[in-house]
Amino acid sequence: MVFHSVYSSILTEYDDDTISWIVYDVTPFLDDHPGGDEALLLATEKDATEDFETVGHSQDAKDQMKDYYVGELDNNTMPQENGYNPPSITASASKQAPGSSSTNILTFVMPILILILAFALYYYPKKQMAI
Ligand code: HEM
Repeated sequence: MVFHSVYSSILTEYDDDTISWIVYDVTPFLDDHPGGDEALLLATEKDATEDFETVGHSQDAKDQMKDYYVGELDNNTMPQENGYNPPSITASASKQAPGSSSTNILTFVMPILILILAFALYYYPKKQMAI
């Protein structure tokens, strides 16, 4: 049995894989839950089965769940989480644009040229004055 939950609702999964989630709204039970409201709230909006099972709830507790039963959700209708898919590089996009390699060289060479020019302009007039 797997718990899942939405806000103060808790969903449990049927053991058989075909059906998906049983939804429980535990909101009215928050104040009365022997384990405290915090335990319930921490079990919402996630798969809470393990939380529920770990406590080792009694059969009474399991029977009590039907009082909070809301309905069922079909897994197939649940939105799927999609991981990030980086855009694939198409053959045309992977081709270098014309002139792009010379642009790369310029990016590297230009600062050096500017530096050499700056030194030249700084030292050349001094050299002239010394003569
Ligand atoms: C509709 C769902 C739930 C129902 C009806 C329910 C019911 C109960 C009941 C009747 C008890 C008293 C002990 C017993 O009879 O087993 C209990 C205890 C407890 N429950 Fe829940 N519970 C629910 C969900 C949860 C969840 C999701 C958690 C998450 C951890 C949780 C944590 C606890 C804890 C910590 C205790 C105290 C155990 C102890 O002190 O021995 N319960 N619950």
